[in-house]
Amino acid sequence: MNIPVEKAKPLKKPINERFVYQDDEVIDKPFNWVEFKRLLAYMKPYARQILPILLVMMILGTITKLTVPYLISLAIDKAIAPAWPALPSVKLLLLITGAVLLLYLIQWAANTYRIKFTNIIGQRVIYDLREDLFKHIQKLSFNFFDKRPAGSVLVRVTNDINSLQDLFTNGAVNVLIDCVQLLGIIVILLLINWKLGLAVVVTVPIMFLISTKLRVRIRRAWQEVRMKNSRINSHLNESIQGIRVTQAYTQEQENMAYFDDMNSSSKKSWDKASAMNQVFGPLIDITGGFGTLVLFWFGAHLIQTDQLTVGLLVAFANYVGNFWEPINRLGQMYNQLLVAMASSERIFEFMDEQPNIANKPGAKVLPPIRGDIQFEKVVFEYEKGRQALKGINLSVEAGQSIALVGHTGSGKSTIINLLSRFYDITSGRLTIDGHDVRDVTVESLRSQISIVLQDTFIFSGTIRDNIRFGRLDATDEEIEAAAKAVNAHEFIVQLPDGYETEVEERGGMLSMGQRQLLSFARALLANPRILILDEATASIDTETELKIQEALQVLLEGRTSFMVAHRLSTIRNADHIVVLDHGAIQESGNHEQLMKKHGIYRGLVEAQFRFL
Ligand SMILES: Nc1ncnc2c1ncn2[C@@H]1O[C@H](COP(=O)(O)OP(=O)(O)OP(=O)(O)O)[C@@H](O)[C@H]1O
Repeated sequence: MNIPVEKAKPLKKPINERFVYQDDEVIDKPFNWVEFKRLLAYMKPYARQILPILLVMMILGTITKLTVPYLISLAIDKAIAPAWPALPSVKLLLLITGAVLLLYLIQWAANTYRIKFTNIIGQRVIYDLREDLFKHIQKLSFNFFDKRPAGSVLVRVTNDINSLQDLFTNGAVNVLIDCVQLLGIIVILLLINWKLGLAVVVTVPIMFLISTKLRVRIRRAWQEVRMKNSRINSHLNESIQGIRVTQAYTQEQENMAYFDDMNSSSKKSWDKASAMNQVFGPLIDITGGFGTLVLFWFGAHLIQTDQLTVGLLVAFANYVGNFWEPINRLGQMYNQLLVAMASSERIFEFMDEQPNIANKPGAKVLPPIRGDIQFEKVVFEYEKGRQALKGINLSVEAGQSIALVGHTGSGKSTIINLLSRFYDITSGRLTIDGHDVRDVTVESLRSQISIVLQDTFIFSGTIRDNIRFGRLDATDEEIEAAAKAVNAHEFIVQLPDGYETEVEERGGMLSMGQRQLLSFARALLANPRILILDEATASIDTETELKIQEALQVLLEGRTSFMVAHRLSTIRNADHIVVLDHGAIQESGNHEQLMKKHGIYRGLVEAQFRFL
C-alpha cells in the first residue's frame, strides 16, 4: 500500500535564530589581584571609622565562641565526673553554667554589632560604586552608546553591582572571621592533644578539596541559570517595547514559542543546578561523619590509655563541629569571590572607558556667543574609511536660519551632531564665533546650544519638571511664560493636574505634537544662542503644525538655527537652505533661488507636492 508522503513544509528560519542576545555573563575568570585591590579601595574611606570596631567585635565573637567548649569540658571532668575537693560540684557546675551564659550573651552582642557594621560598610561601598559608575557612564560619548545595546549597560549597573553587594555585605569580613576561627581551633586542638588534633586536621584538605571542586561545578550551573534568565529578561524587554509591532503583525504565537523555548531551557538548567546543590549537603555530611568517626575511635583509644579525659574529648568534638562550618563557608566564599571578580571586571571595563569627547588640557570657557558658525572642509567618519561628510564648507551668520534638506542618510543629522560636539570631526575645522569647538570646554559649548529632537524625550516627573530641564534654576513664572510663548500652556492647563501632572517615562500619555511643544518650551527656557531642530515637525496634524509653526517663530527669533525637516513646507522661510547628498553639499540658497535652479531641491519639493 502506498502511504502518501506528507510534503515537507518549507523550512522557516528557526525562531532561535531570529533573536540573538549577547551573553553578558563571563563564566570563568582567573582571580585578578589588581582588580581586587581596586575593589577594596572602595572600603578605604570607611575603614578607619568602622574597621577597628569590626575587628574588636570579630575577636570578641571568636574568643567567646571558642571558650565555651573548654568550659564544658571542665564541667564534665571537674564537676560531673569526679567532684573537685575544693568546691562542691553543684556550685562549680552553676559557676560554669553562668560563665557559659555570659559568654553566649557577649557573643550574641558582638555578632549583632559585627553584622550591623558589615552591612553599613557594604551598603556604602555599593552606593559609591553605583554612583561612580553612573556618573562615568553619563560622561561617555555617543560612540560608546552606538556600540552597545542599552540592555547591556543596564545589566552592569544593576546585576553586576548587586553581585558585588553580596561580597561586601557578607563576604569580605566573614572570610577574616573564618580564617581567625579556623586558626584558633587548629591551635586549640593541637594544644589539647596533638595526636588527636593531627588525626582530625588531616581530613581538612580532603574536605576542602571536595568542597571547592564540587562548588565550582555548582557555581557554573547557577551561572548558566543566570545567563538564561538574563536572556529571558532581554527578550521580555524587547517584547514589551515592541508589543505594538508584534500585535500589528500578529506575531504573538511566534514570540510565545520563542519565549517558551527560553523558559523551558531556563527551567532545565535550574533543575540541574538544584540537583547538584542537593548532592553537596550529604557529601559534606559524609566527610564530616568520617572525621567524627576518626575522632571518637582514636579519642576512645586515647582515653583508655589515659592520654585524654572524657571532658576533653567532648570539647574536641565540639571544636571539630565548629571546624567544618568555616571551611564550608570559605569554599563558598571563594566561589562568590570569583563571581564578584567577573562582575567587577565588567564594571571597571566601563569605568576605564574614556569619553572620546573630553576637554583638552587648557580648554577655554566659550564666552557668550553671537552665533556665527563656520564649517571649513569638514570631513567626518563614524567608522574609519566611511565618510559620512565629505568636506563640508558652510558659513552661517549669527541669527540666520539654516534648513538642511536631503535624502535619508545624506548627512543632515551628522552635521547637527558635530555642532554640539557629540562627535569630533575627522578633519577640517568647525568654529563658532571664531572659536574652534575642540578648543573650548564641552559644557560651555553645549550650554549655549539647544536641541529639539523629533523623538522628544520626556522624563518621568511633572510637566513642570520636564520644562525646567532646560534651565534648572528657572522660576515657576518663567516656566509658564515659556510654555505660553510656544502655545503649550493651553493644553497643559487642561491636563488633570496642570503643570503638576505626572507624565510617565517617554511621555506616553502625551501626543506627539504636545511632546514637541513641551520640548520647545524647554528649549526656549534654556534661551540658547544656537538652536537645533531635528525633523521637529515631521509627524503631526495640520492644526498642531500651525501651532508649532507659530511657536517656531517665537523660538527662532534672534537665534542662529539649524533645522532638519522632511516637510519642505516648514522650511520655506529659512534664510538658507542647504541640500545634502551623500555627505556633500549639492545646492544652497533660499527657497526661490533653489526653485529656479531646477535641481535636487526643486525635485524634492515637486515630489512632495505630487505626493500630497
Ligand atoms: N552612529 C552611527 N554609526 C555609524 N554610521 C552612522 C551612524 N549614524 C549615521 N551613520 C551613517 O552616516 C550617514 C549619514 O547619516 P545621517 O544620520 O547624518 O543621515 P540623515 O541625512 O540625517 O538621515 P535621515 O534623514 O534618515 O535622518 C549614513 O550613511 C548613516 O548610515
